[in-house]
Amino acid sequence: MNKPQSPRSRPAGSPRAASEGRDGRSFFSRPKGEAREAPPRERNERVREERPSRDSGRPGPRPSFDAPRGEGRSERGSFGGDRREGQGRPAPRPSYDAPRGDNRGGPRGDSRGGERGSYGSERGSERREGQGGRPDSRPSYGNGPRGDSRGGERASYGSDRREGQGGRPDSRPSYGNGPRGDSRGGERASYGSERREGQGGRPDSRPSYGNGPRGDSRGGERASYGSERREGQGGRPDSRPSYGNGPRGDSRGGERASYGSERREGQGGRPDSRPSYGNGPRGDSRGGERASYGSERREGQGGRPDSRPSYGNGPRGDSRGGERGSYGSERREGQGRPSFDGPRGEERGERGQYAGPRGDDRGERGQYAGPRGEDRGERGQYAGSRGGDSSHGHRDQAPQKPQFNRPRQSYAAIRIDQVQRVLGEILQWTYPADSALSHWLRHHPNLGARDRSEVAEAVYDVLRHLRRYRQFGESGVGPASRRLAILGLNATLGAEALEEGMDAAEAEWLKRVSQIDLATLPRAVRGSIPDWLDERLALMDSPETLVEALNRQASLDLRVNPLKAERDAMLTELQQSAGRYEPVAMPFSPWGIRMEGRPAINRWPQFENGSIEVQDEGSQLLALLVAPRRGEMIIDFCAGAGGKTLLLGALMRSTGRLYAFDVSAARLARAKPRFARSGLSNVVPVVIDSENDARVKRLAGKAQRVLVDAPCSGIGTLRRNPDLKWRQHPEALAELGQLQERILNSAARCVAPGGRLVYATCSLLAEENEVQAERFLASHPDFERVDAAEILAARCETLKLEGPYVQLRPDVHGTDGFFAAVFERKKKGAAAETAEAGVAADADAGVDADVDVDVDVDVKADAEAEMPAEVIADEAEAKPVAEPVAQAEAEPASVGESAEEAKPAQEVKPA
Ligand SMILES: C[S@@+](CC[C@H](N)C(=O)[O-])C[C@H]1O[C@@H](n2cnc3c(N)ncnc32)[C@H](O)[C@@H]1O
Repeated sequence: MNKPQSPRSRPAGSPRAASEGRDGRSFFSRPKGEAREAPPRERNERVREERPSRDSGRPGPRPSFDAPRGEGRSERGSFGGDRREGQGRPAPRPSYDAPRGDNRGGPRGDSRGGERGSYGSERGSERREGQGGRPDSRPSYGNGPRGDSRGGERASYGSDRREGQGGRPDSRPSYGNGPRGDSRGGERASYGSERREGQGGRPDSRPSYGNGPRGDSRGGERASYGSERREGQGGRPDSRPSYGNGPRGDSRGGERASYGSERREGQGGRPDSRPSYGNGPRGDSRGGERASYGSERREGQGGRPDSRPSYGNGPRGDSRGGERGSYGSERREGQGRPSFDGPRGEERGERGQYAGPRGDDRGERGQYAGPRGEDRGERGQYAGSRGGDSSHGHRDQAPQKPQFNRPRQSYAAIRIDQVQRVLGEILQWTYPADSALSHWLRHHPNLGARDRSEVAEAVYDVLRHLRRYRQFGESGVGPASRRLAILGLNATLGAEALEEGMDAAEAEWLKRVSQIDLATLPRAVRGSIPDWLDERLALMDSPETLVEALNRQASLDLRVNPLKAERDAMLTELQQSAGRYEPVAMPFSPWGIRMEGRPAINRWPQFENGSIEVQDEGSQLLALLVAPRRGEMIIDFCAGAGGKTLLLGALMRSTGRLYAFDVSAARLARAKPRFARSGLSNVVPVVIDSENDARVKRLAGKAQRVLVDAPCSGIGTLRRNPDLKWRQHPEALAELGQLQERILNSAARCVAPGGRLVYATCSLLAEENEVQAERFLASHPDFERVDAAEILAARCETLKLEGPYVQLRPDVHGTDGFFAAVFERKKKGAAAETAEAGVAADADAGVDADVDVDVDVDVKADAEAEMPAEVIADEAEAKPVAEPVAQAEAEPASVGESAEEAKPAQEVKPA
C-alpha cells in the first residue's frame, strides 16, 4: 500500500518529507547503500567497537541522559505512580498520521517546543509535583526553531554505558568545547554514564555544557536535563540555566532529554511532540518531534539513534520519520506481534500485521508517544545494569549461550535482564513497542524462538499492566525496570521460574505484591489504564469487562483471499498443516479463520502465494458494509498498508478501479507486495498530499463507494498494541478529531449521488465515532444515514448489534474495538429537495447552509467506472500496482454490463 512517494508529489520540508528522508523514499525502500544508517552488520560491528569493554570502563556510545543518577532516583522517577500513568504518555507517536503533512493542522509542526511547553503546563502540575518537573523551563523550548532538534540520540543508549562503566568520562569534556553539531548520541551516552551511576552525577562534566553553542549541543544536554528533573532535585541545577538561552533550533538531544524528564515524572508525558499533528513543517524537526514521530525515525533512521547504537553514528539528519507513520497502521490491522521468531526485520509493513497489533497501526493509532518521563527513569536504571557493574548487569545474551567472560547466570537472571533491557528501550516511548522489540530482537540474533517468545510475552504483559505494576514496584528495591521485568515474567512464566534470578529482597517483595487483592485498587489502576481513558470508557456499558478484554492478548485473525481460495477448504488445509494453532472458522466473517498462538505465518506457502492475509475480524466485516460491486469506482481514502483495500479489491473480482489513497508513501509502499501477492490488478495506489489534494478533488462525485478508515487513537486495538494507551493523550484526540472531520468532508465530495460513504475507526471513543458521524450528518444534508447494524445483520445472523452504527468490542464480539457508520448520498432530485429544505431550515435558524451538492453526475455503474481523463493524466505514476493480468480483466466489469449485472461483491463466490 505504500507506494514510495515521488519527490515532486510532496513539498520539500513537509512532514512527510522529513520522515521519509529527503529523497522522499522510505527507509525501507531505500537501497541499503543509501541508507543513512549503516547496514545491520556494520551497525553491529560498530556497536561492538563503541561499547567499551568492561575493562576499559568506557561506556559505549549510548547516551543516557536519563541515566540514573543514583539508585534512589531511578525509583523515584520511574514510579511516579498514578500521575505518571495517567498521562504520561507524552508524546504521541505520531504514528501514521504523523507524516501527513497538511492535515495535522496545526501549529504543531513547527512549534513543537511551544506546544510542548503548553502541554507541559497542563500537565505540569502533575509532573511537577513529583519532582519539580521543570515546568517552567519548558516553555522556553517552544520559542526556538526546533527544526533541527533531533533528539533521537538521546535516548538510546544511555543505558549501556550508563552504569557500569564509569561512564566514559573522557568523552565528556568534548561537549562543551567542540562543535556540538556532530557529537550527538555518543556524547550523550557518556553523560549518562557519569550521572547515572550515581556518583554524583557528572558534576565535573557539566560545566562544559555551558560553553558550547547550544544550538548544536544535543545529546549531552539532554542528559543533564534528565537528571535534574527526574530526580526532582539535585539534578545539576547549574547547567540548566544555559539551556534556555541557546538557539533551540539545533539542540537536539538536549531538549529531548528535558522532555523526558518532565514526562517521566509527571507523566504528562510527551507533551511537545504530540502537537506534531499539526501542519507545520516537520521536515527538520528531529528530536523534538521525536516523540511524535518516533516511529519515523526509528525506522527511517533518524530514529532513535541512541537506542540503536548504530543509528547514532550515521548521518541522521534527514531520514526521519516517514515510516513511523506506517507503524501505526500496521499494528492496527495486524494483529499483534504474533511471531517474533518469524522474519524480523525486513517487512515491517507486514509486521504490523503479524506482529502485534501495533499495527502500525498506530498510525492510525496513535500518534503520540507516551510517557517518557518516567520510563526513562526506568530505562536509566535499566541501562545501568548493562554496564556490568551492577549486580544484575550483564550483556544481552541468550540464556543458552552465556559469554565466557562473565560469570554464568541462571536462566531466570538472564531472562529478567533481557526483559529489563527491552523495557528500558520501550519505555522511552520513542517508538512503538513492537518496533522497539523487533529492533532489539534483531540485534540479538542468537536468541532462540523460546527466548524471543518469553521476552516478548513478558514485555507485552508489562505494557498491558504498566500502571498497576508501577504501583507495585514502588514498594520494591532496585531499578524500576527490573521490578517491572520481574512482574511481567512472574505473570507469564510464574514465580517459580524466576526464583534463581531474584535475590531474597526481590523474592520477598514479589511475594508481597502478589498477595495484594486487586479489588482494593482503584479501577484505573486495576485495569492499568490512564485516567483520561478510564473516564471515557466508564461511559460505556460494562467498562470493567471491556478493559479486561482489552488487556488480554488477541487471537491471530486470518482472512482468506476470495480471489484465490475458499474459506472452508483453507480451514481444512490449515487444520492439517497447523493444527497446533487450533484454526477455526470465525463466527461472523465469511472469510475469516482464527488461530491461537503466534505462528510465523509469513513463512507459510498459503501466505506467500496470497491465499491468506492477517486481518482482524472487525476489519473484514467492514468490507460487508462497503459492499463493493464489480466494475465500480471505489476509493479507499486512508488505505495505509492496504489491509482493507485487499479485501475490497478481491470482492470487486479485480475489476473496476480501486483507488488506494494515503498521505503516507511509506505505508502505501508496504502495501505493494501485498497487492502483488493477492493477484489484484485493479488497485491504483495514490499518495496524496492531503485530503484536499487536487487528485481527490477531481474525483468529486465519481465514486460509487468511498471508505474512510480514518486515522484514530487505536484504542480499540489495545489487545495488540497495549502501549497505545500510554502513548495517547487527550490533546492528541482533539487533533485527531479535526483531522477525521476534514478527511470525512473531503471523502464525501468524491461520492456520487446514490453512492455510499463508510466511516470507520478502530477506536471505542465516542468523540472519534458517534460524535463524528453525527457531526457529519448535521453538516451534510445531502447524505443520509443507513443502518450499518442492519447491513451486517443481513449477512451475519449471529451478530447482534444495535444500530444505527456498528460498534464491535473485544469483550462482546471477540474482535478489536471497531466502529463504522454508513451514509449514502441522496440522488440528485432528493438532494435538491433536501437542500431546499435545508436552506429554509437554516434560514430559520440563521445559519449558513453547507449543502455539498457539487456534482452533477448520476450514478451509473458503467459510466462511473471509467477513469476521468483528467485524473489519468494527472496520475501518470499512479499505475495499478500489480500488472494487469489482461486488458480485458482490467476493464471495468460494468462496461458493457447493465447495472443489474454488477452483482454485490459479497455474493461473489470464492474462486
Ligand atoms: C487506520 S489507518 C488505515 C489503515 C488501512 N485502511 C488498512 O486497512 O491497513 C489510517 C491511515 O490514514 C492515513 N491518513 C492520515 N491522514 C490522512 C489524510 N489526510 N488523507 C488520507 N489518509 C490519511 C494514515 O497515513 C493511515 O495510513
